[in-house]
Amino acid sequence: MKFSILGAGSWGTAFAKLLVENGHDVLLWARRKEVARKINDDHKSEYLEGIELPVELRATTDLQELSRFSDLVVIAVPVKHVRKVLKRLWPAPRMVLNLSKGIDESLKTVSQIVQEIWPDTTYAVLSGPCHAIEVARKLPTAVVVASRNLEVAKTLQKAVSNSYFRVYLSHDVLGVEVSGAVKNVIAIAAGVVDGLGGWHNAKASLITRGLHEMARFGLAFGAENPLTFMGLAGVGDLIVTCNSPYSRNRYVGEMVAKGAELSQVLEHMKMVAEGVHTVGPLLRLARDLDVEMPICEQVYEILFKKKNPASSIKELMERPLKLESCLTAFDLPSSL
Ligand SMILES: NC(=O)C1=CN([C@@H]2O[C@H](COP(=O)(O)OP(=O)(O)OC[C@H]3O[C@@H](n4cnc5c(N)ncnc54)[C@H](O)[C@@H]3O)[C@@H](O)[C@H]2O)C=CC1
Ligand SMILES: O=C(CO)COP(=O)(O)O
Repeated sequence: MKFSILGAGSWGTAFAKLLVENGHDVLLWARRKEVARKINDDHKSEYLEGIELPVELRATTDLQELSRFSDLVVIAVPVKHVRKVLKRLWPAPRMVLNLSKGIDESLKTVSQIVQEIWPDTTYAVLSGPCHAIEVARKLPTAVVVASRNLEVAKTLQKAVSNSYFRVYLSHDVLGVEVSGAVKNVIAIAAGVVDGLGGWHNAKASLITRGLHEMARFGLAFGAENPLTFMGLAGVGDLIVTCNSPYSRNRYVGEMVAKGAELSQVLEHMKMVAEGVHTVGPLLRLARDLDVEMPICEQVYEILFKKKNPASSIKELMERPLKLESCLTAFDLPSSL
């Protein structure tokens, strides 16, 4: 198969490498000339240290060349730039496979942005615990591909899977997208706990209660299946992002809790921390849908209102006591 990949950051490049290793023809779009040159001439990327890229992998900075190359477009740019980049692509591709995780300022996930711009394009999303550097090192990884069109999802599953990358199928596009968006915000909260002192009990509780927030929001937003949140895109990605040393979202939380200014942390990071951009739109949606997201609220306060992180943890601990029930369908009667 032929794949046109938008975004030569860490994940777009690692995914391109995997596809070439699986025998596909791949063209990668980089925003910066130097990034494309390094891929084409040196077979290296500044985003994937120590990784040798396949000589067959080619990069371009020309979006029209990318459009002509294949009608199957992979999205791997930060979500806040997706709409603007897609609007520069012509003609509309036949199929999109999205790798990006977040909600943009128009309060939309990537499937909703694609649907708005290209209503006739078939959409699939790939998500799960998949730090780019580990995939580039060919370390065992399992993810899920979701599409409303299961035949398309099956074709992609076959094309992308290999001995170190195992792909499961799902029909629940919004459930998978919400999982990826919310886990980045919860990972910032987990980083805050790391920055305050690495409290293990607190972090496990945040991850678990964060999963509840993800599921509550996701079902109100239109996810099809509560079990999506118990899968690779949900709890799987939450575990890796909240705990791994590679997570940029976790890192932002840790630095801010240690007293750094958010603007300075972001300035010194070469890569994107999507949770920072998702938390505002996510909370606006949650308010519209009347869904409580206390952990995400505290992340917003810490990042954008300079709230003391220790006060945030205290406030979460002092919320009214209640049942642990998670999803409306499984709630006990309110009399209990
Ligand atoms: N890196 C990872 O391990 C994983 C990343 N993702 C998701 O993939 C998406 C892309 O992230 P990364 O590859 O990590 O990015 P990155 O942070 O490694 O690189 C930044 C990318 O964004 C592009 N970019 C920056 N400003 C832009 C603009 N104004 N217009 C267009 N493109 C611009 C850069 O050219 C580069 O391709 C994100 O949504 C992320 O959450 C998903 C799974 C794993
Ligand atoms: O989505 C990811 C791993 O699955 C990457 O997480 P970070 O963006 O926090 O590094």
